[in-house]
Amino acid sequence: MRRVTVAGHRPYEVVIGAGAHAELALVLAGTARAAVVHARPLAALAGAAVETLQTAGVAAEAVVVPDGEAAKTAEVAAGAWEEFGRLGLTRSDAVVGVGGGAVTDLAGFLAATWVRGVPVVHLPTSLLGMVDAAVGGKTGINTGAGKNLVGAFHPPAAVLADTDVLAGLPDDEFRSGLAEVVKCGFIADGEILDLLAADPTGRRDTAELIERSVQVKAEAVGADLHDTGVREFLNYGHTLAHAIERVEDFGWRHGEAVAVGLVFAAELAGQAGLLTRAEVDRHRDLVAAMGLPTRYAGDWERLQGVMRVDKKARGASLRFVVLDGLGNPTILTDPEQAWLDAAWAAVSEAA
Ligand SMILES: NC(=O)c1ccc[n+]([C@@H]2O[C@H](COP(=O)([O-])OP(=O)(O)OC[C@H]3O[C@@H](n4cnc5c(N)ncnc54)[C@H](O)[C@@H]3O)[C@@H](O)[C@H]2O)c1
Ligand SMILES: O=C(O)C(=O)C[C@@H](O)[C@H](O)[C@H](O)COP(=O)(O)O
Ligand SMILES: [Zn+2]
Repeated sequence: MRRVTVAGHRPYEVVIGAGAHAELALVLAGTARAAVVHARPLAALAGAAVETLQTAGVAAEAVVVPDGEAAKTAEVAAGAWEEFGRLGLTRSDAVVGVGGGAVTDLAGFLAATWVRGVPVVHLPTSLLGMVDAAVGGKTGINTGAGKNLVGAFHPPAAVLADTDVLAGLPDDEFRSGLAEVVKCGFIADGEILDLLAADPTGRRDTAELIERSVQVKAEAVGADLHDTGVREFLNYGHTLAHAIERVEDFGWRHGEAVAVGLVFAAELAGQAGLLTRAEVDRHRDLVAAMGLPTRYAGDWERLQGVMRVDKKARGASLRFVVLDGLGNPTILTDPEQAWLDAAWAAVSEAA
């Protein structure tokens, strides 16, 4: 089993490997009650978690929520809070999130808000959840104005990333997770880029790619849980990505939107003279080789408006994470309009 520790007020482990779910009973030993939040497609896995906990003496019950991005709404959260009340969940109890990033984002938010905070353990079932969403304590739901605009920082007590579960994950969802993996490669770990260049499917080195990505995330989160410094670099590619997701009514996969956002951010850095043409092309070529989108056609005026409600925005300023050379992220505030337009042209033409 591979283990990465995330530092902080209450440090926790991300356990990565085949059979990692077996550690659930150990992690929640002594807990009286647990609400296992999941969506229908992961019912069998969630059922197994409930059974494991019950066998260990924890009164566990499933709480079913909608699948995917439809889970991340105020209405769904309100319904789950009612369920928690019915179960009599108290501060010494726990929430378990079983599913992709959308369900663990919601489960984390429920745990952060119920009685002002109960522990949460995540069992991520998608690649994206394992490398990113379940780690780091960002929880939240969407609003009409944009992505993840309501939420709380609520680090999990543990994350069990069982790689056996990935066998059931559809290929396009696996690829979506690879976008966050390659993001980690560009901002901090060149070995990830080499591994993906050697096998753009990510299937040969999956466990190593997960461990390396979690390590990149753990370092940023351990130093800056509340997203006021180095953690912002994990948002590489996300300013445009979140706007695409909003404009597409959350119908695009997160990782696919991030893939386009990475190429856009690289083009922007190229315009600013921070990346060479070869480095910009390396972004596009690798993202394309992985089978992820590098282009997006849309309403540029509308996207720019939505980008202004990004959480990195400050007042009227637009802020982007860009690279000043591979592996060296920085913040670019209010880039010249001509640079933005040129970067947009590069991702939108012939889309
Ligand atoms: N909190 C964070 O730090 C953070 C980081 C990155 C992304 N996110 C969020 O994560 C979400 C995206 O997560 P995602 O890519 O996992 O998408 P998702 O949660 O929407 O899951 C995608 C689909 O895959 C299915 N699925 C998941 N695991 C499966 C499995 N093992 N077998 C079969 N089907 C499976 C789900 O049921 C769903 O239909 C977005 O909402 C994004 O904003 C959060
Ligand atoms: O954990 C972080 O910090 C990230 O930025 C990771 C992102 O991949 C993730 O999509 C996150 O949810 C985005 O955060 P947000 O604050 O921009 O909503
Ligand atoms: Zn992301």
